[in-house]
Amino acid sequence: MRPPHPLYFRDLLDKSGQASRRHFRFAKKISLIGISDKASKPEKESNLMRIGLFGGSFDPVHVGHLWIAEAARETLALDQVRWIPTATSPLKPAGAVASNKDRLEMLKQALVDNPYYELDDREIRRGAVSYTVDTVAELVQEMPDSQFFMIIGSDSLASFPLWRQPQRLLGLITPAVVQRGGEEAIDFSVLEGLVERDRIAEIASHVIAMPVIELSSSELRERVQQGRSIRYRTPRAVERVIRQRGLYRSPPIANATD
Ligand SMILES: Nc1ncnc2c1ncn2[C@@H]1O[C@H](COP(=O)(O)OP(=O)(O)OP(=O)(O)O)[C@@H](O)[C@H]1O
Ligand SMILES: O=C(O)c1ccc[n+]([C@@H]2O[C@H](COP(=O)([O-])O)[C@@H](O)[C@H]2O)c1
Repeated sequence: MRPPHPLYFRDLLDKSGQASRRHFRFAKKISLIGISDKASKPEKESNLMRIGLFGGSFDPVHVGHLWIAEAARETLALDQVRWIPTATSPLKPAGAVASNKDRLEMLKQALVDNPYYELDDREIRRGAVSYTVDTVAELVQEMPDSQFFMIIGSDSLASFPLWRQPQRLLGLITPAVVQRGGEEAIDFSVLEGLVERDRIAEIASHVIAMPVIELSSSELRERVQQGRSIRYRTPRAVERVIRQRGLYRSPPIANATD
């Protein structure tokens, strides 16, 4: 029988108001040595909880995002993928088109049936520009028994030197870069000067392979605005939220909030 997922224990303990680190560690141990996933997952090297952080505007979330998260979970043997919608992405200052509330609802609907996925709305609660280093520093402090990976596209890696405090960020988290099939080898030389060669080699060993999915949130927004189909490009439940709330019908007005 498949033992319960570690998060099951955490939720249970949280709900009963009796959460303790010791219990949670014990629960993790049972689950990890519990034999279950060995056939489908790479071996874990330690008992640290492996958490992938996946940030983006998700305006709206689409199947490309879901594919990335699943490929990352499998490749890196993650215990959890934490989806973190931005308030405003630092390099997309125009802001999202849908409101924070609507983007959160779409994500909630998209993630609902996957126990490995967690929706983390801290950047939206914090507001203003969402710098990853602030978010990661917070999480590292909150969850000291975890090892964090930052799931990013190769386009994001290319802009990495422009990010806030990239060196500090690389000391806190390992980027796991998505490589789409057919794409040229990822150029990790952008990290030179920020970290040592050994660390670059380690980061390069965490590449997540996935097929090319020619899809973006911009394309979905454009399709909705033109009255075209978005079926199979996003989960049905997300499509429903878009339709019921009348999202993306009119030309974009930047900086939508709550
Ligand atoms: N089809 C895709 N294949 C691989 N990576 C993707 C794909 N779509 C988005 N990503 C990656 O997912 C992360 C979050 O993306 P984001 O929410 O900004 O979506 P987007 O589709 O790129 O949005 P937009 O079209 O509004 O710029 C980014 O790191 C981005 O590179
Ligand atoms: O911290 C930064 O300076 C920074 C700069 C660019 C992008 N990011 C993060 O990268 C993730 C994807 O960004 P984007 O622009 O594709 O929405 C999202 O979580 C952003 O907060 C972070």
